[in-house]
Amino acid sequence: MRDGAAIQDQIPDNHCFGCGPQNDHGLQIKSYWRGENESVCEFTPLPHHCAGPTRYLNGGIIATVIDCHTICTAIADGYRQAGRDTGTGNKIWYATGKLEVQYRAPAEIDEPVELTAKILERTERKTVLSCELKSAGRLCATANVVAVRVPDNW
Ligand SMILES: CCCCCCCCCCCCCCCC(=O)SCCNC(=O)CCNC(=O)[C@H](O)C(C)(C)COP(=O)(O)OP(=O)(O)OC[C@H]1O[C@@H](n2cnc3c(N)ncnc32)[C@H](O)[C@@H]1OP(=O)(O)O
Repeated sequence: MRDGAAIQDQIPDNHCFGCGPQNDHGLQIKSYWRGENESVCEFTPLPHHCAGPTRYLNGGIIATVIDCHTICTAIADGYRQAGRDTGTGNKIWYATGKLEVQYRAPAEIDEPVELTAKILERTERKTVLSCELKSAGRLCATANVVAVRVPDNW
């Protein structure tokens, strides 16, 4: 179950490698709200996203999709807290201050990965999130992320 349009499709001018619709060479992940403080994302790896063994997903790609899913969630939450639809009015932008990933099991290259992010804490300046990544129903990575609000000129 997921709510509404993809968060990334509502954020303007995003060229990010992991989540920017404007980046033709990027991963172009899509995140969706699921309720008040939770969001979900499904990403299907391509064969060249592999680790050394071709059957497993590269750890940097795992970190990237977690990074982008959680930061886009923080951005959308920033708009929600401001009482605005995502992408409307003055831009709200967060950058990754901290990304701590624990790799618990390998993720299969030929299976979609499912991410669930939860907002744990928010202040004016930062949002703290946790994230789980599963492949074929198995928990493969968990992460803690600090998203820091940055100005337009960051
Ligand atoms: C506007 C135009 C947009 C157009 C386009 C839109 C695109 C929209 C989609 C983008 C989606 C991108 C998704 C991928 C996101 C990236 O990949 S961003 C790139 C990777 N990240 C970086 O390069 C960040 C580099 N670091 C920095 O710029 C600065 O250190 C930071 C992170 C902005 C923090 O700045 P700062 O001045 O140190 O912040 P500061 O006021 O000291 O701290 C604020 C709060 O954050 C906490 N904090 C800061 N750093 C940390 C840390 N490392 N660990 C823990 N807590 C921390 C502080 O403790 C503080 O907490 P409180 O004391 O308030 O409780």
